[in-house]
Amino acid sequence: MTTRSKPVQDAARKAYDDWLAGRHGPALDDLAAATRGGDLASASVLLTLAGQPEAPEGATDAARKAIEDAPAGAVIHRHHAFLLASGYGGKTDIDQALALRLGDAEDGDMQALTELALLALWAGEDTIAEKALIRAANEGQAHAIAALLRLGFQRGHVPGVAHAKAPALARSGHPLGAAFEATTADLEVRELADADTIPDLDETAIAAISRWLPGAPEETRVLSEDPPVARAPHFMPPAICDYLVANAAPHLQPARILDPGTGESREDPYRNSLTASLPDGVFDIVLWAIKARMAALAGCGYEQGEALSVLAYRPGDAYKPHFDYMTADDGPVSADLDRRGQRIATTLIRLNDGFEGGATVFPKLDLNWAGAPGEALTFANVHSDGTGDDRTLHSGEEVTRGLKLLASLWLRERA
Ligand SMILES: O=C(O)CCC(=O)C(=O)O
Ligand SMILES: [Fe+2]
Repeated sequence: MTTRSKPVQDAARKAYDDWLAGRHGPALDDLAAATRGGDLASASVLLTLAGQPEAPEGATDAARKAIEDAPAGAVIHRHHAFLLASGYGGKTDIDQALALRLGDAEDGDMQALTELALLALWAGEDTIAEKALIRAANEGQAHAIAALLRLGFQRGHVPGVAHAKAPALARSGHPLGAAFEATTADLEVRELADADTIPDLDETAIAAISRWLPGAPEETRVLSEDPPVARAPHFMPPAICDYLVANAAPHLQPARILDPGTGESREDPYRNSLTASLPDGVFDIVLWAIKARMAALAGCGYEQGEALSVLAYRPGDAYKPHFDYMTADDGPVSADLDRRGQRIATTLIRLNDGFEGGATVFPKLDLNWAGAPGEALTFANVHSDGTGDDRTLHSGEEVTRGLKLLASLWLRERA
């Protein structure tokens, strides 16, 4: 294995070095060739880089074609379904994305089954979702075990497979595994009632997910009319919050800013949380659905979103009062503003509980948002004429105990 995978890793690394040295076209060509040759590391880097503003025209189309030509396999199909759902490098086709993953699930791909089960859960197909999660958990799928445990904590009982596999989840390196294992012992074991009569996750369930996905109207509560601020109390099931956290965890690093004085990137005293910005190369249909629905809640399309971020605040961490709209600098920020327009809106999702402090506070609006796990907050950052609205000043208050996890999406005027 190691002798075969080493040159493959090297291909992605060499192309990335080329990219950093400004050789964008050749880097993408090499990554596309390696992707067609079946190199999975290159496929992921290709999708991430081809979507960057520095990439030459047509880069995303070329990247999508390379994925389509790559030898079929679990990882390539995971990417491919994301490309279809999001419209990356071509047309959006959500039904084709779902059908691709259903085919994979039927071929025994438990990651694909788990993705569909999580979407079914979100769409309200609870029992079909749970039955599918049990099947995937039986095969050892870590996200499925985690989702069953989360559902179990919510209602006080879990199916036997989730109880039995909680220690294995902790050992697998799943970021929530240790915490889950510690609290699982107290849960009653109860099997899914009448499992035989519950349909398998099939075309019918896929059709239900498809009807729901484009952005069913959310139940929202208006917190401020002008500027518009609203919360959506049951925006996302906690099991999907966990899935986002687990996928973001390997990408967490100290938040950085571009220093306006020196032009260099440095850690930021205004924002000492850890941040994971999810690159296109790690996306699947569940992560796509999270970002698409966060955008929809703000009245925007998926393509208006910047990178979907997960912020992790440890005790002492805070995000000091700031505006999310951007200020021109005659440098890189101005160039970005010319390209995509202003940051018109923000959507946040509370991803966990068990911490103290950490409220999102709008001092000029006398608003203080804590929210339960899965609750979203969305607000406009600009006036109706498109200029920055100073009343949207807000902060993430200091966390005094535990860990605060938050999803954050900034939305632009255009793709
Ligand atoms: O952490 C918070 O509560 C605020 C986060 C925030 O302001 C942002 O992501 O723009
Ligand atoms: Fe903010």
